[in-house]
Amino acid sequence: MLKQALYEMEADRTTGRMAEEHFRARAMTGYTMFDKIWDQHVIADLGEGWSLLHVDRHLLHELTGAGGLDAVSARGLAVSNPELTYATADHAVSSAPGRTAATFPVGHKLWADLKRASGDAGIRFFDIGEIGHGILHVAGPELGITLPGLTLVCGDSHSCTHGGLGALAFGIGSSELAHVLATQTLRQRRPQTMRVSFEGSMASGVTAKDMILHLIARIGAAAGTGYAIEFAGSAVSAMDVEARLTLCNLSIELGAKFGMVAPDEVTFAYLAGRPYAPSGAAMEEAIRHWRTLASDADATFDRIVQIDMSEVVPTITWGTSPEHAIAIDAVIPDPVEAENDDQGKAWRAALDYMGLEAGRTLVGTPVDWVFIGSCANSRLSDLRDAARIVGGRRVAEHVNAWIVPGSEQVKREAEAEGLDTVFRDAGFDWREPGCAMCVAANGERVPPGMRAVSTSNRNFVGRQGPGARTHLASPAMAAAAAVTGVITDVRAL
Ligand SMILES: CC(C)[C@H](C(=O)O)[C@@H](O)C(=O)O
Ligand code: SF4
Repeated sequence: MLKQALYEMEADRTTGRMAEEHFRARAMTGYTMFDKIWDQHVIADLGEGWSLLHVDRHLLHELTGAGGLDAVSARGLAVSNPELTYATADHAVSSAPGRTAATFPVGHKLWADLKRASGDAGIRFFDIGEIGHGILHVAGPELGITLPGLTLVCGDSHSCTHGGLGALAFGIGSSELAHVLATQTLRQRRPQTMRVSFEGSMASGVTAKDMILHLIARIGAAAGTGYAIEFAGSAVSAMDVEARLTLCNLSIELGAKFGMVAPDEVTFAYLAGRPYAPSGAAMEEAIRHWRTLASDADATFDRIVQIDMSEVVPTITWGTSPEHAIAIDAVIPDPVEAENDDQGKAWRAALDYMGLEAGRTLVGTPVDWVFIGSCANSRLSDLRDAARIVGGRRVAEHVNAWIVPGSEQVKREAEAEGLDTVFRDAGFDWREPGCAMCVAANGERVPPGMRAVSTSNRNFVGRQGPGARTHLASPAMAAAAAVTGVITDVRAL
């Protein structure tokens, strides 16, 4: 015990020293975007790399929101800034059309508790069926609650998604959540910085999802631990905001709490007219500030990764970690070729769980389920990508295929374009917004032993239900699997 405690103290000191050295090195060069935003939010320097930060936006969901609010009132405290906090129910709401309290009572209770606790605290709660309801990481950006240069936290690891708009956004735990509610501040340790540049243009069939899966496979699911990642390069500049949100969404699958893209004209155009974004003169002033946030040309990063876009093709996972990703036409790796024993063991276990053999491609593997949804890929552009593949085709006889729009707004916009008809005519289920089968917290599961192609971000053992076998891919690849009934190279359609 003592040894462990001493070890942790030493580790703390080392990281503190590293942070200080980093700070000194940085002082002599330009600033990264991350450092600029961080520094603008420091209320107090707590030493050894720790700071007390101001929190500009706080999002609550029903798994932990009511608990946090109740913890604050139990201590006789009030919510410090209810006007900076927004709540909705996403994880445990049923996605069944015509859902009622009886569809999933456990989720209904969580929804009711959060609604009550938010109301008591004066926090805006976006209720089911109104604009603003949906997966928090879809709704926040689309409402303009998420803005460049702000700190945003949420009791959810995929909060890094919001970095796609240039926010310093990250997931927090339950005790941190209560601290933020009570004080609107948070104690954090400054991470190191990493720049990942994607240079070149996207080849046919390639999306942001393929790029991030490719990156995770290339540098490993732990490579981002302790880092804030800035995604840059010509391929990222050329992306629309929704693709940038997808890219940043999977930062946590690299171990990085933060993923960001510098705000630019594309960002400003996206935000214009959003209900919670500034307007008029305030917007002009905000844009002037946002233009100063990009990393300086001479900024130094602790790690730099370059990806040449010519190496990125449609990508899919074969195993039980997002790093188990391969090019759609590559063969499943053989555990005997693993870098070390641990990796070999992990690969063997993954192949066993997934019911796959090394040495062949995934193409042609029969699938049972297709799930298009989640905060990784459930925005309008994702549904359009999928609809382009689906149009005029039918879902294979043996496949259950679901579309779960990320938010009420996405759902309404998709319906206005007739995308729901494209999907329904093909045999898809057109569902109500929420996390749904991404994490199965609402009881919607891929049955044991069944194989799913999913546009979500995690393929862990049991993630989509006990025994469920998940292949992560882009919406177009998922749509291709739905209509062919097998894992398919989308470029062949
Ligand atoms: C359940 C929730 C808190 C969790 C998270 O933190 O990410 C979930 O959203 C996930 O994707 O695994
Ligand atoms: S959609 Fe999935 S990954 Fe995103 S917040 Fe919900 S459960 Fe987590």
